[in-house]
Amino acid sequence: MTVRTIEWRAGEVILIDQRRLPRKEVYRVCRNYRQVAQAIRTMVVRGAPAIGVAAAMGVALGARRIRHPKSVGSVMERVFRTLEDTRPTAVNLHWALARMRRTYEENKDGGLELLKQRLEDEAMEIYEDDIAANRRLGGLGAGLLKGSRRILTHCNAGALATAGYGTALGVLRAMKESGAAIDEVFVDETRPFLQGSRLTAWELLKEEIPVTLITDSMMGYVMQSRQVDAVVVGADRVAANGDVANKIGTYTVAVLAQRHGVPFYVACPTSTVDLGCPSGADIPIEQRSQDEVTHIAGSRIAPDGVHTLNPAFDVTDHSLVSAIITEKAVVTPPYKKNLRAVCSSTSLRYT
Ligand SMILES: CSC[C@@H](O)[C@@H](O)C(=O)COP(=O)(O)O
Repeated sequence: MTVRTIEWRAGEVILIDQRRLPRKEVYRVCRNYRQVAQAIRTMVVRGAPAIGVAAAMGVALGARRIRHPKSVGSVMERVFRTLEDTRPTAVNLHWALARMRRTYEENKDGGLELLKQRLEDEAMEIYEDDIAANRRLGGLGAGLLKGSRRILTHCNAGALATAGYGTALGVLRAMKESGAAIDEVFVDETRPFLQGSRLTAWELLKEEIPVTLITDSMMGYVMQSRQVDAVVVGADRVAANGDVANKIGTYTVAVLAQRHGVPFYVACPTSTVDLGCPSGADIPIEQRSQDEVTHIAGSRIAPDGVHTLNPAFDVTDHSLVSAIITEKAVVTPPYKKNLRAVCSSTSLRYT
C-alpha cells in the first residue's frame, strides 16, 4: 500500500488532509509557503518528519515565487520565520529549516534561478533521506523486536507522519516484510486528536497487520493482563540525555510498561535527536486549542465554559526508555554518551 502523505509536483505541494481521515481521502494543494504553514499549523499534515519535509518544500515554494532579485533577502527571511513559527515541539521542523537555510546561505549570491533550483533539490533530498532513514531504522527495529508478537503503539508514527514508510509503524512494516509473526498490534485512540484511531488503525488495516483499537484508558488493562510483549512509539524530539518528547499520553504508556516489565522502544531518525537540548525540561511543549478537548468531530462533548488543558506532547524520562531505534544504530543507555556517538557531532540548538 502506498500512502502519499506529501508530494512535490511542478511547484505545488500536495498533502493528504489528515484531519479528514479515515472517512475521506482528500488532497490539499499548497501553491505558496503561507498555505504550507497553515497546513502544518492546522494539522492537515502532522508527525515530526512529515512537517519537516513539508516545511522544506514550503521554503522551495517561497523562493519559487520571487520575481525580483532585490527582494530575495527580505522574502526569504519572512518565509523562514513563518514556517519556523508553525509548531514548536517537533525538532524535525527546525532541523529541516536549518538545512534549507544553509542551502540558501550558500547559494543566495549565485543568481535567482540557481537559488530556486538548489532549494528545490535540497527539499527533495530531505524527502528522500527521510524515507531511506525510515526503511533503515525499520530494519534495525525489526531485528530488535524479533519474537515480540503482541505490540502496543501510541499516536501515529506511520507513513502519514513521515515522507513515507513510518518510524514506529516502519518497524512493524519491516517485521511483516521479514516474515516475522505479528499476532496483534494494540493502538490506543490517542485523545484528543485521535491519531491512533483515525490514522494508525487506518494504516495498519490497509497494511493487513492485525490491529486492535483500544481507548487510552485501557492501556493499563492490556498490560496488566499480560497481553503486550513490547511497546514501540515515535518521537517529536529526543534530548541529548535520551528524554523523549512525543504525543501526550506517551509518558503514561512508558510508566505502565516499566511497571509491567514490558520493553518500551522509541523509533526515530537521527533528525529527531536534538543534541543541543540537554534534557526533556528544555523541550518546548506545544499547547493547543481547548476545542480539541471540548469537541470530537465538531460536536461539543463538554459543558460550555469549562476550563481545559491541552498540552500536545509530554516528556518520557530516559530511565523509562529501553532503546532508541535510529537509522544509524539501536541506541541503548547510557544515552548521553551513546546518542552523541551515534549522531553526528553537529550540535545545533533548535528552539
Ligand atoms: C514519526 S512521527 C513521531 C511523532 O511526531 C508522533 O508520534 C507524534 O507525536 C505526532 O504528533 P502530531 O501532533 O500528530 O504532529
